[in-house]
Order: sequence, then C-alpha cells, then structure tokens
Amino acid sequence: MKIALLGYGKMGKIIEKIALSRKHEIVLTIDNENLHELTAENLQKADAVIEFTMPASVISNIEHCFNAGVPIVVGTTGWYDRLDEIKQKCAASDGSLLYATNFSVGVNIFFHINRLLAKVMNNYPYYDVQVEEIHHMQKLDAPSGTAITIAEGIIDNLSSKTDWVNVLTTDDSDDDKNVKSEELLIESMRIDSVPGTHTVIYDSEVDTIEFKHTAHNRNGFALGAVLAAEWIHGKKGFYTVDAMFDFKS
Ligand SMILES: NC(=O)C1=CN([C@@H]2O[C@H](COP(=O)(O)OP(=O)(O)OC[C@H]3O[C@@H](n4cnc5c(N)ncnc54)[C@H](O)[C@@H]3O)[C@@H](O)[C@H]2O)C=CC1
Ligand SMILES: O=C(O)C1=N[C@H](C(=O)O)C[C@H](O)C1
Repeated sequence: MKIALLGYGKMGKIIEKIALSRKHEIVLTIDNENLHELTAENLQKADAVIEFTMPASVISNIEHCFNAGVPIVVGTTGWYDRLDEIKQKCAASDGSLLYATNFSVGVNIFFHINRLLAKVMNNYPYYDVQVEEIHHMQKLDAPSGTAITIAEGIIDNLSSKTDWVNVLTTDDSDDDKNVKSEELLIESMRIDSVPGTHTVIYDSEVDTIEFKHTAHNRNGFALGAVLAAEWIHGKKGFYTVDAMFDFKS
C-alpha cells in the first residue's frame, strides 16, 4: 500500500518504520516545516493517510483528506467534542475515516474486559471506582483519549456512575478531589517519559481491585495504526477501531 503520514513526531517516525517493515511505501510525509505540500494532489498519491499530529491540527487534516477522497486513520486525541460534526462531514463527502483513542491491541482487549468488569461490579455497590492515567510531560491533552474510552466503558455499564470528571496532577498527592458519588474521577498524572499507563481501581473498605495496562513503548500504538490503514483501504464510512476487533462476551 502507499501511505501518507500527517505528523512526523514521536508516533509518525515509529509508524514509518513499521509500515516499511510491512512492505508499504511512504509516499508523503507532512510536518510543520512542509505544510505547503499538503495538497489534494499529493494526498491522492496515497491509498490511505495516517494522522498523528496535535489537537489543534487534526480537524483541518481530516477535512483535507475528505476533500481529496483519501481514507484517513486518525490517532490524534483531544478532538472528540467534534466527533458528531466530523461524522456528518464524512457522510456528506462519502469519505472514509477510522479513529481510535488507542490503537494498541492490548489496550483494546483491556477496553473489552473493562466493560465486562463494570457490569459485574453492579452487584457489589460497596466498591467505588476511579481511573488513573499517567503519560509523559509533552502530552497536550488531559484526560488521555484512552482514559475517556475507559470511563465511557464504565459509565455505560455501571449504574452508579453517570459522568466523568478530570483532575490533572503533576505528583501523586492525595488532595481532596471533591468528586460527587455519581461522578467517575479520572486522575491524570504527567511524569517524565511514560508512554502510557492506565489503571481502573475498585476500592472498598476491605480491599482494592486494580486492573492495569502499561505500555512499555509506542510500538503497539504504531502497529495498530498501520493495521488500521490496511483495514480501511478500499472501504467507505466512519469507523472506530472496534470495527477491527471481534470480541465475543
Ligand atoms: N491513538 C493512539 O493510539 C495514540 C495517539 N497518540 C496521539 O497522537 C498525537 C501525536 O502524538 P506524538 O507523535 O507523540 O506527538 P509529537 O508531538 O511527537 O508529534 C506530533 C507532530 O505533529 C506535527 N504537526 C503539528 N501540526 C501538524 C499539521 N497540521 N500537519 C502535520 N504535522 C503537524 C508536529 O510538528 C509534531 O512533529 C497526540 O495527540 C497523541 O495523544 C499518541 C500515541 C498513541
Ligand atoms: O499522547 C500519548 O502519548 C498517547 N496518547 C493516547 C491517549 O491520549 O490515550 C494513547 C496513548 O496512551 C499515548
């Protein structure tokens, strides 16, 4: 396949390596220095685009791909308040988009088990639940997209929680978080160069159940994004990464 990369930062560079190792060709690489090369003509050289940039750039990059008629895989997080609008634009332009808050296979297994666990915990109301995420200091958005998906998985399946709230801390302090009982706390921490750690914590007076995913590096995210580009090639429509997995409960 011919792939275009939008964003050539930490993720873009690893995606390039993995795409080449899977015998794909990188036909276009766009970063801040060569934005003028982001034209429909250049995008149309690719069978699919993989986009890992930043929250402020992603919407216009998606629109460029819809206008050029090229499928786009979106890894950038921090834009989900615009999901409905983008879904409509995808339909109106007969476009193709697949996005994920996290492309790693391990995290998508984690998402699935998290939903099942939340269902089970309805029977045990003396446990309260919260979500913790830890990322590197350069991360622009909080909470992480992954933590939002985890929180939505809990809220959809656990009747005691109706909404999530986020607290961003730079240390592990135990300050009063002031969270209502029906609110699900997502605690975000930013520490050095952590690639991404997510924990769901069910706590009672007598014990604690912790369910945790730790990314050791970024390779799993990058491989998932390349697999997504292979998956969306030749398809039309608006998809989440769930479409690539077949979890049976
Ligand atoms: N969905 C997933 O599995 C994952 C998502 N991410 C998300 O991906 C995004 C990028 O992450 P990193 O690569 O770590 O960030 P990074 O900061 O290392 O790289 C982003 C790059 O995008 C470039 N850029 C900014 N605006 C651009 C534009 N309009 N067009 C082209 N390039 C542009 C920047 O110059 C930078 O080189 C973040 O939103 C992060 O949260 C990161 C890892 C996994
Ligand atoms: O910014 C990152 O690095 C990551 N972002 C994604 C997120 O917001 O969940 C995925 C992964 O955790 C790394």
